Amino acid sequence: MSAHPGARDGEPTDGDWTAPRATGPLDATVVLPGSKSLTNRYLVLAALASDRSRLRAPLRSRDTLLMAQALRTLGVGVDDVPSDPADAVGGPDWIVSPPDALRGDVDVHCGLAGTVMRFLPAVAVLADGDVRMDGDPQARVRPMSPVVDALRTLGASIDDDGTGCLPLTVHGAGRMPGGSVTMDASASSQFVSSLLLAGARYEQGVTVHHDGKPVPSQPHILMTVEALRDAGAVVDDSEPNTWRVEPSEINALDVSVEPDLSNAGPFLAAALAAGGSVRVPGWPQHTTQAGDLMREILDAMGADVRLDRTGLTVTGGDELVGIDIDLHDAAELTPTVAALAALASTPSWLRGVAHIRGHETDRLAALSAELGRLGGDVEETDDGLRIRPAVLRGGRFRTYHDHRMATAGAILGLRVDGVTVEDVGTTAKTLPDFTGLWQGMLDGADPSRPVVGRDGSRDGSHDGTVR
Ligand SMILES: O=C(O)C1=C[C@@H](OP(=O)(O)O)[C@@H](O)[C@H](O)C1
Ligand SMILES: C=C(OP(=O)(O)O)C(=O)O
Repeated sequence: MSAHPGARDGEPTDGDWTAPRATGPLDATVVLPGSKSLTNRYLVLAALASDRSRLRAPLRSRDTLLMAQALRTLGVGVDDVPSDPADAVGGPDWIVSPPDALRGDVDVHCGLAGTVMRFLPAVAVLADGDVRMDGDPQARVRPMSPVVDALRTLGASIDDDGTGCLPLTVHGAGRMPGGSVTMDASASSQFVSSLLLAGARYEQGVTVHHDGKPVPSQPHILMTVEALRDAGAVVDDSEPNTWRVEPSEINALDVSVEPDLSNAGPFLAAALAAGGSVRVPGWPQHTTQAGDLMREILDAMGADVRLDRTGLTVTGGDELVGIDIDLHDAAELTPTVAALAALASTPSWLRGVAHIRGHETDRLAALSAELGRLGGDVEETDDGLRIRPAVLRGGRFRTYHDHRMATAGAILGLRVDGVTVEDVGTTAKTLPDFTGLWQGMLDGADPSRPVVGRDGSRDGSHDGTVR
């Protein structure tokens, strides 16, 4: 990593990273740590369970360590124990020991983690006293009010500063009536997941009705429902936009966390950007992770994609073409797909993701600005991006505290000289040692063979239409 202390805004600063160019087609196997979304769901359910749980190969990254620490603050035991060798990817397992009662009069730090700031208020209402929640400065603008208002309707007392965002204080009463609530979850599926995850522990359970524009990232709600069912909860999701969790105990879990498929995205995209093959072992045959959509996306953009019992292999060829896709269900993939689209030889249209303006940063504005800074031809629409072929140049790719902006910059750097990624350490939000894994992937490149589109040029042969 190159450091340039003392530089001004727009100049390289400490934490900048020169994204490595691919020196030839890739030939790499990348072992990805566990899923953020699964790890944080299992942690919450285990904290509310009737007995000790074991999480095998959990993700240890900023978002999940914040969740673990928040739960410890509430009196939950989250302890390392040696893992089975077969599960060793994430280091030791976690044993989660729920307390008799969740502790109040505590402070919880959410960082910039949507899963922590949205899931924990629904747990905190069960604590014996106040739970004060805050996060990074950027977290204070992420939408929260639908979940806060819903919890109030269900019987909770919560103070916020009137903005409907962090910071807030949940006045835990040691119990929660629960019942039925209508909310607008069009800004985040996490609002629904939050209420469902804790709802079995509410006296009347919980019924959530969504009323508003379509709920984004729906696979994440199915992930919540499946995790609840794995823990013995009774969930009815048979009606569109309505979810019911019956009041019940939550059973202890013994679960292996799948690899994070959204974090796999940039590595798989690298095979298409640089040519050659990237394998991700342990890719699940059945999953609720939205990142599984990468298989379809990479295939449509020109890759050969093969899933078998050993994992997923993506092979890039001569072709990297644009894509026309509604990413509403897999919104967190947008930065990865946008980076590939900027390298493609035909135009792309990414749509249906207006709500990602409320992710770690306004991702549509950030992608448009940063791809544009490198010479990309990008048009920001209300709910997406139109990206047309252009010759890219090097420059500083700003990341806005957004891990997926940083990994998008890394993809571009494979094919474009002189791309510097600002604050690459932000990738630790969901992926420890991103730069080490990335370099490891590139070390398998074959320098005797050319990288696809090595000079960063475009063939100019597209007809201007979006596929
Ligand atoms: O519940 C979860 O684990 C997540 C839900 C999604 O949030 P949105 O519904 O806000 O997109 C996703 O983008 C985020 O990365 C993780
Ligand atoms: C949107 C994301 O995160 P969060 O869980 O903080 O919402 C993401 O990881 O892309």
